[in-house]
Amino acid sequence: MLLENKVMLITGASKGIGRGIAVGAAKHGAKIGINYAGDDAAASATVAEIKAAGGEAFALKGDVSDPQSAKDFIQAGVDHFGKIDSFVSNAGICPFHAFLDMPQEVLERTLRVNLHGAWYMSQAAANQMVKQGHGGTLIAVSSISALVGGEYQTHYTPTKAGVLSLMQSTAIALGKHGIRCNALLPGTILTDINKDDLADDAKRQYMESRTCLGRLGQPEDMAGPAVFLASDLAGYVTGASLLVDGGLFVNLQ
Ligand SMILES: NC(=O)C1=CN([C@@H]2O[C@H](COP(=O)(O)OP(=O)(O)OC[C@H]3O[C@@H](n4cnc5c(N)ncnc54)[C@H](OP(=O)(O)O)[C@@H]3O)[C@@H](O)[C@H]2O)C=CC1
Ligand SMILES: C[C@H](O)[C@@H]1OC(=O)[C@H](O)[C@@H]1O
Repeated sequence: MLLENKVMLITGASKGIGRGIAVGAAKHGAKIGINYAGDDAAASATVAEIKAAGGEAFALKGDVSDPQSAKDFIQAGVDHFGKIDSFVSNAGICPFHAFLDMPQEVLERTLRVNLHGAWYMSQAAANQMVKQGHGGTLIAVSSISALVGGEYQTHYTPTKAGVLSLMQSTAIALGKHGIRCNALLPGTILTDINKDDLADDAKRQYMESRTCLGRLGQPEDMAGPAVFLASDLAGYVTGASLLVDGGLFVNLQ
């Protein structure tokens, strides 16, 4: 149990990677708070799964692009559990679209949710941790897409590079408060965000073949790396990024 007596809040955890991290961290003893945008049933199911396994959890709906949501989520964490030890900024969208005719609203919504949302949430969590006075950890779910591009992701990949950069700069700003800040860089993980894109069998098989391990990731694959970064095992790890991609990035030929 690496996270006993720790409180972890996670954005975008009704499903997908956020849910995988929430359930995995709860198995390691963390008390969990989840944020989500609109899928009440999925959020309730995540909370129920954690409680059924003997853990503690709550869910709060809120749009991460609204700065007030960050304040509300942090306050809810304090109200439920009295403190926050670890904050995972995970919520994100990736509406695949071509570059040349990108609607302005698709671009701006992607920036607001993925980058502004991570920024507001990380700042609110950090302020709470500084107030508590015993350090903490910020983790941002960036992406392999912070390092490489995507033809239909010209609005998305800059947000993932931005989130990686956010963790590097907050590591500097918050080290003096004992707050460690790190980024997780998933490769391709099978979730709703890419269900339509990977419905194309040829594309899915191609993406699988690009990994060294011969398979795409599952949300559960993200739990161990997140638990490690949140735990005292990673006590000297800050400003770092951890690729969790089954060897996709290194596999040039
Ligand atoms: N899947 C992949 O291959 C990869 C994903 N990532 C990143 O991982 C993160 C999670 O993605 P993934 O699990 O795949 O996606 P999913 O679509 O499976 O889950 C997205 C989650 O984010 C929530 N969400 C979406 N918009 C908002 C918002 N405005 N405010 C609050 N919550 C919101 C959703 O809530 P609700 O259910 O209520 O809609 C849901 O809980 C994203 O940041 C993504 O960029 C990075 C690399 C690879
Ligand atoms: C949504 C995509 O399948 C996924 O998102 C990322 O960040 C990865 O790079 C994949 O492209």
